[in-house]
Amino acid sequence: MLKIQNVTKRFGGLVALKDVSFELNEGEILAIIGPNGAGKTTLINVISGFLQPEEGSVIFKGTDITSMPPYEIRKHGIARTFQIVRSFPRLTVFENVVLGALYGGLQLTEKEAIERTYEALEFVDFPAAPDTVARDLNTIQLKLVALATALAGGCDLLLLDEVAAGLTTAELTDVVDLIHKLQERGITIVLIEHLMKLVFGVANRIVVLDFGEKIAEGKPSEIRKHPKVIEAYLGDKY
Ligand SMILES: Nc1ncnc2c1ncn2[C@@H]1O[C@H](COP(=O)(O)OP(=O)(O)OP(=O)(O)O)[C@@H](O)[C@H]1O
Repeated sequence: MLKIQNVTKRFGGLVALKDVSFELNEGEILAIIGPNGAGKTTLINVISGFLQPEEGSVIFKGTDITSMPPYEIRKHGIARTFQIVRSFPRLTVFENVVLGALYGGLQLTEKEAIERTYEALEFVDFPAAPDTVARDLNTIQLKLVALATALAGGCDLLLLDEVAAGLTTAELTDVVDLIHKLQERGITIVLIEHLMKLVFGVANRIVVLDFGEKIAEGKPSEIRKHPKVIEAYLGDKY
């Protein structure tokens, strides 16, 4: 579904991604892990068009999306969430999500956008009234709005940047259930995560970055015992 081919991204003299290649299969959950500064968010930014790589290409369903702007990539069915959750703080939950529906990957009429908004809020089991103003939401509610926004606009590939950060243990359980529910709905997921409990609980495959380089790729059971990954990131506690 997605092919990352020899991607290199530099910030001045710093090589944030160095010749990174891997493939993503339709329907799977792929986790990208690695130490702070390894290049995980940079990779998500490259896939979603927020950054252009100096070398290499990103192919989505056979189309080269490398030089496309984010809004065009969104229209191809790739949605993302951010490490620091963003919303329009003065708009209501409903208004935030309906904007996602109207400007996502589908050409929706107003009526369809409204229907998809309610359906997406129901899917994520949004716990507050849709007319709640976004600035009054807590962390988990903001994350659910971001997920509903992605869903309402239609997405085949969802990129989740540290979705677990700032959540309580109970909220985390709900998010894990939701990630499984998204997969059952047919959505392919790439997640960046530091919380290994979540990674090993949901990922079908894992790519490991260290100083911008891919040092390992494989099933969770393989990654757990991979010597390079243990040395660079996991230590001996997993
Ligand atoms: N816009 C930028 N300008 C300059 N350097 C940047 C920029 N964005 C990222 N970097 C640098 O690139 C490297 C990779 O950063 P990135 O945010 O992708 O890492 P990460 O693996 O997501 O880290 P974390 O787990 O801490 O979020 C880091 O050294 C970072 O300081």
